[in-house]
Amino acid sequence: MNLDIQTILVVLLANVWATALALPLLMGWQVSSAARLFQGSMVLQGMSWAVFLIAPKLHDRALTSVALGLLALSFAMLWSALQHWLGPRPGQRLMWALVAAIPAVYFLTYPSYPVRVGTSNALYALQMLTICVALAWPAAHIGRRWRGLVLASFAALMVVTLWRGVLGAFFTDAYPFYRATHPVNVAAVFFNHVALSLCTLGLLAAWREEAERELRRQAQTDGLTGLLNRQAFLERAHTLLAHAVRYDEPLTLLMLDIDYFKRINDRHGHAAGDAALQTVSQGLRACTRGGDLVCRYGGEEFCVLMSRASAADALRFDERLRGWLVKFARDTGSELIDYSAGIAVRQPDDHTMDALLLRADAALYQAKAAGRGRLAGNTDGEQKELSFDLAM
Ligand SMILES: Nc1nc2c(ncn2[C@@H]2O[C@H](COP(=O)(O)OP(=O)(O)OP(=O)(O)O)[C@@H](O)[C@H]2O)c(=O)[nH]1
Repeated sequence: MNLDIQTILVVLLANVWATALALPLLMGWQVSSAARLFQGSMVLQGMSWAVFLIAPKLHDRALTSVALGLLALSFAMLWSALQHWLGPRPGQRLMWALVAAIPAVYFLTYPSYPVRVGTSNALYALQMLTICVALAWPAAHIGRRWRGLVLASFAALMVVTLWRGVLGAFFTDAYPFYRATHPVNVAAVFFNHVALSLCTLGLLAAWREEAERELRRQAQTDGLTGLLNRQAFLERAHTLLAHAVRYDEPLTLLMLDIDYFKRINDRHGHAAGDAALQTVSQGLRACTRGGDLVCRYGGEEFCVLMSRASAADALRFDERLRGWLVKFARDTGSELIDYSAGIAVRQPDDHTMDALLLRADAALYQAKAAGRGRLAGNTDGEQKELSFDLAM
């Protein structure tokens, strides 16, 4: 194949820059950290190819070292984007050490062609391997397809890069220069073009998947407190109830409502009211066990559904939460937030959440009517003022 490598490199440069500029236009400026790292890595790659092309005409040793450093940094940014999308990946120190080592080693070994070509390509291949490992490392239910696409691109690039390094280090006569029309150079620019397109497609899919996850999260949570919203709570609560019925396990619902909340708003403003809601949700998070469902049911009302929990467990939870709020008020010097609560324990004929919610709501009303700042509930289907025996 008679290909003019210089021309293909210029086309690659145009392609990288077109992609780097198109990404923010397409994705917008308000994007997640991962998406921003992905966009940044493309810009760095464009800068690196531009410096590569002008290096021989100016100061080859220094400028090529800079170009190599920029490319290594662009790979490290891409790797960081993967961390954001997929969770912690192995090789963080290695990745950043390579960003420093690649240009430094190239600059220092510049006088020896076999050493500089061999080492720099070997170190790049190591960077690409780290990216491949990051993509292959388990990440539950996250984009198998786009990960496969990007992994295949980087694996191909890694093979070509290693091939180049081995030729440069051990078969120097057979490998003149990265701009020479040599099969390994043709393969390198070919794979760079293909990898650029496939990686861009793959990483756009990663970004879209992230946006979908975020939308799902927003649809399920309350914006102010970060707790589940009522709808998401009810959906999950039905599953917990069905499980409790199936295995005949205890299940207890606690509904709580902040006392005199309107007064907080009226006296200290809406922002203070919002802060009180956030404090209560913080306390709820701190005092519940893993597996319990906590939600902002509406306004200043919250629900906690405790699986495998009896009325006595709910009572202990209520004590923990009240203690937490007292400590919070003491530590921060703020006004104590008090609440009333009603509980309902699952009865054998409770097959939907409606019955439990009705009973917890009635008990909450009872607690308010009895003077607030207390817990009320029923354990046997009959409404009565709560006087739990902790030993039951
Ligand atoms: N700051 C703030 N206030 C809210 C929010 N949602 C509801 N509210 C206010 O909460 C107040 C609830 O008032 P009430 O239902 O009278 O309840 P309360 O003052 O706690 O009285 P009791 O429940 O009887 O003790 C209303 O003033 C609502 O405007 C919110 O997200 N933020």
